[in-house]
Amino acid sequence: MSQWQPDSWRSKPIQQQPTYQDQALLKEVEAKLHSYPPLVFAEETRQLYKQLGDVAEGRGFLLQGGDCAESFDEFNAPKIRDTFKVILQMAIVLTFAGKCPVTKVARMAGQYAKPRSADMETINGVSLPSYRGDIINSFEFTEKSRMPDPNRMLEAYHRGASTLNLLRAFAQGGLADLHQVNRWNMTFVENNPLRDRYQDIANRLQETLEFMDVIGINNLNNATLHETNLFTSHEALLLNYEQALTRIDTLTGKPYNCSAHMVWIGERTRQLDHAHVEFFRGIHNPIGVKIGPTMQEDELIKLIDTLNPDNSAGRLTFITRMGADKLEQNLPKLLRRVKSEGRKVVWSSDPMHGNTKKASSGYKTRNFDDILSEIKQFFAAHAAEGTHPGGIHLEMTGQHVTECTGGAYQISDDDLAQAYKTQCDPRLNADQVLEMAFLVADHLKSGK
Ligand SMILES: O=C[C@H](O)[C@H](O)COP(=O)(O)O
Ligand SMILES: C=C(OP(=O)(O)O)C(=O)O
Repeated sequence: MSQWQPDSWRSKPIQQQPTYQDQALLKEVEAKLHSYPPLVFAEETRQLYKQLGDVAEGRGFLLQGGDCAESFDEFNAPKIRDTFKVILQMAIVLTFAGKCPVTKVARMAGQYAKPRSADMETINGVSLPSYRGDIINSFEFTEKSRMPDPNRMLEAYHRGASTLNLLRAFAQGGLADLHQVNRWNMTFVENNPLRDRYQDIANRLQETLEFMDVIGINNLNNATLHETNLFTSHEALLLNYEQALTRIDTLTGKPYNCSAHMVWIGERTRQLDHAHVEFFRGIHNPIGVKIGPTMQEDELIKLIDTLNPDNSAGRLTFITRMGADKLEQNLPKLLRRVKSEGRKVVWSSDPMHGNTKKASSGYKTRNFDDILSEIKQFFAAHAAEGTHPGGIHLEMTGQHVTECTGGAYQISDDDLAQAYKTQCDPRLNADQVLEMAFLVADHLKSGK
């Protein structure tokens, strides 16, 4: 294998990239980004690596979720706060009801680039380049907006930095204190049909905290009770941006992609001899790869050979997104082969991307039951193969959108128009996410 460099991906074939007209401007932006401070510190990514190592060994669960595509327009504190809250709330359900330590990774602070099925979008006979995420072009359907603009990378960097800043403040500045979480949880789920079930967990948590107060554990200024760790992640699709934020860590002398703690390769760009695999093999972050139903056993092993040659637990997460109707046929053989070769990976389920449909009302949607069916089959396949169902990866929001059908509120095709806000794929809303958390917790518990 030839020597890796931060830019060695540039000599490989690459897919799903924008064509920038102004190459001089592109170079200028890349140089500017390269001179900016990193967004995350390599040591933090090593903490996540370690936690994921535990998950790979069967001692934890990965909860990864957030927007399909973060949007420059909907960039505000309440939105960031609500997604933060819903992730924490899910984590509490999974930890208490599922009795399992949970590693929380947000699809936030950089989830700005989208691979698309088609290069062009046609509306009323007019064809323009597809929207590829706010880091590349704008959602508005005009020629000017759809033109890829390198300056948007700088914008994404600054928004990512502000988002991360607020997430860190929430995580360490009191909002994530378990005493607090317990208080805001109840108002947050007030109208949720699962309120009683949630109340039960909240009561148990309250009792535990009171007990710890009585015996003096809470006085020990235990950070576990007052703070949380929330890591960031995104699909590292736009390699110009990712390379510009790749730095040599001063402590270890190794290259880290400091745009996020964890980055993943999408289903459409995971070809073995292409640019994304080349870039990812050299960075030392924990990484993910999306795995769709066409993946074959030999190819998967080659991917592991390239991306995790040392078989280090925590380095590699396979995020399977098969589709509820294809999982049974395609996942078990992959689990079997990886297990038989003793390869250490985290298996996580993305039940969203294989279950996208067009609603009768014309909206792109996903049905709650299909999503749940994929998750159930994921757990069943792992139980049958004796492997660890290590996590879930959801497109979700803390807002009350109507983008996915079904769930306890029975959102129908006709309801979708009420609050359909996503710029790309449909997300589970706050209620649907909580419902999902309880169902996943039941599976986690029964698997013990
Ligand atoms: O999030 C994933 C992809 O970007 C998305 O599913 C692509 O959507 P499209 O098929 O509408 O291009
Ligand atoms: C594009 C995505 O998924 P996939 O690569 O699995 O289609 C995504 O998670 O945003």
